[in-house]
Amino acid sequence: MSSHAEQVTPRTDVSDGLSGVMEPWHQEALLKAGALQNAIFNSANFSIIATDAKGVIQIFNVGAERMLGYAAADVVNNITPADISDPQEVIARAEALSLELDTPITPGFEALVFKASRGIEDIYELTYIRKDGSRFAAVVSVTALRDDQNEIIGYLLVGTDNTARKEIEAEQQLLGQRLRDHQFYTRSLFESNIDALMITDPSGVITDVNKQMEALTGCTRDELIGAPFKSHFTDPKRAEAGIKLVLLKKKVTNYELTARDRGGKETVVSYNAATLYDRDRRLQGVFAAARDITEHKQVQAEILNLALYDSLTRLPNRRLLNDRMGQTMAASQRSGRYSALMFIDLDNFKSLNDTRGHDVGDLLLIEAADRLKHCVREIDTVARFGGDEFVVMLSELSVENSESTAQAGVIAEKIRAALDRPFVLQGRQKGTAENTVEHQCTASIGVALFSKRDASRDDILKWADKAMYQAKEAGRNLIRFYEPTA
Ligand SMILES: Nc1nc2c(ncn2[C@@H]2O[C@H](COP(=O)(O)OP(=O)(O)OP(=O)(O)O)[C@@H](O)[C@H]2O)c(=O)[nH]1
Repeated sequence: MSSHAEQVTPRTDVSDGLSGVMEPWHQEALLKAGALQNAIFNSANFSIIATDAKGVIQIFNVGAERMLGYAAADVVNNITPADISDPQEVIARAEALSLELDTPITPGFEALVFKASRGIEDIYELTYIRKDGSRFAAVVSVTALRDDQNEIIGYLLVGTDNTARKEIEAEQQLLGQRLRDHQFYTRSLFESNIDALMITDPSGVITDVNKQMEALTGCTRDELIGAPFKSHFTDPKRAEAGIKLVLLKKKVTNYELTARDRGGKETVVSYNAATLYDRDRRLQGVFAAARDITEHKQVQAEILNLALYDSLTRLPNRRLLNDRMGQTMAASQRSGRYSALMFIDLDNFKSLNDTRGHDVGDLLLIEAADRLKHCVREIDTVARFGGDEFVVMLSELSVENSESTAQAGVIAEKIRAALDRPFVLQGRQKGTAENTVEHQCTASIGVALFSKRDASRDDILKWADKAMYQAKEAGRNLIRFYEPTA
């Protein structure tokens, strides 16, 4: 070719080399373009695979060689991109596209380029299989290559290695799963707890509950969350004070409250609670666990009842009397008022037991206790001392001895008269039918006045006992006052 001819017929095909006849700027531009094309085709960062219209690989760049482990010579004019793709994915893609586009698509190369062949932009994820059989995730962008008449002459598949992104995704998925597992575990712990659990914000508004808390209040989780904690208890002020105490002390144990469910059923609960913080140690609220102690309370009350009350008459026993005497003596000390202790022993009670039986005797003791209670004020104490002996303690009499003696005398006489009335008892002796027994019973009463700390409890009981014996000796059904000088 002459240099002249080259000058008049400049060529644009970079692959044919540059003509020495071009303008220098034009030559430079073409060189630049050629260098760029080479750089693209030799880039190791993405694979460029160009095929003919049937899918047979025509161009396989350096990136494709590096990513897939094949040399261009291995694949060019030899295989299609479907041969280096995961066959299962190719089948799945063909099925999905067939459904989506409502046309049968062959699970081969067609599945990889069908959309592009219809002019639809197509970027998808695909697993490529390397020459050594190992696999990697790729994102593939497909373009149909057309000639001047717009006829498809091939396809361009540009792929980037998606492994790193996939790994991050897998890691995120694992973290997400771990988080869900942890949340499930925490929830299980919360729900499987035998206590009614609750979390409130610092103002006492419920933010979470477990099933036991729903059962305790008779309200659903949705009803409880957002509601003030205090409104589910018989004493809302005490409930509110409980939350404040936790916030103040960070931890509160055995705080008793009575929950009331929406049906009105009450349950005595004991709360253990502590303040709750987030990861930055910012106060979130209060975590509280309530245990039903209704039964425990009942047992406690029964034990206390057995320990302090007489099982037959339900009157305070000697121990409780002793306690009350201590309180009355302390009150006397403060007020300067007298109190009185009466020792009451039924007269000839043994004969009733012997003639009518022990059960009838019991009935009389119960009735006698009832009559005694009706003779005194609320603040006074009627106790059973044992057998047929009762003790009545009158509190807060006068500050004057004589007036107190008169007041005690009036009550003692009231008691004597009350017990002097005939007892009508519905009795049943062993092996016999129920029968009504009428019994005339009297009592001997000894009275001792006391005030300040001039004597011990035992002393006072002895004084009253002594006076009672004087009444017995004097003929029974009588009242005698203890005379300190006597
Ligand atoms: N039914 C019944 N009898 C009891 C009970 N505890 C004690 N007794 C009986 O009460 C009687 C008490 O008798 P005493 O106070 O000693 O004698 P008494 O017949 O009342 O005669 P005086 O006290 O001297 O007037 C005894 O027979 C005891 O067995 C009880 O819980 N029930």
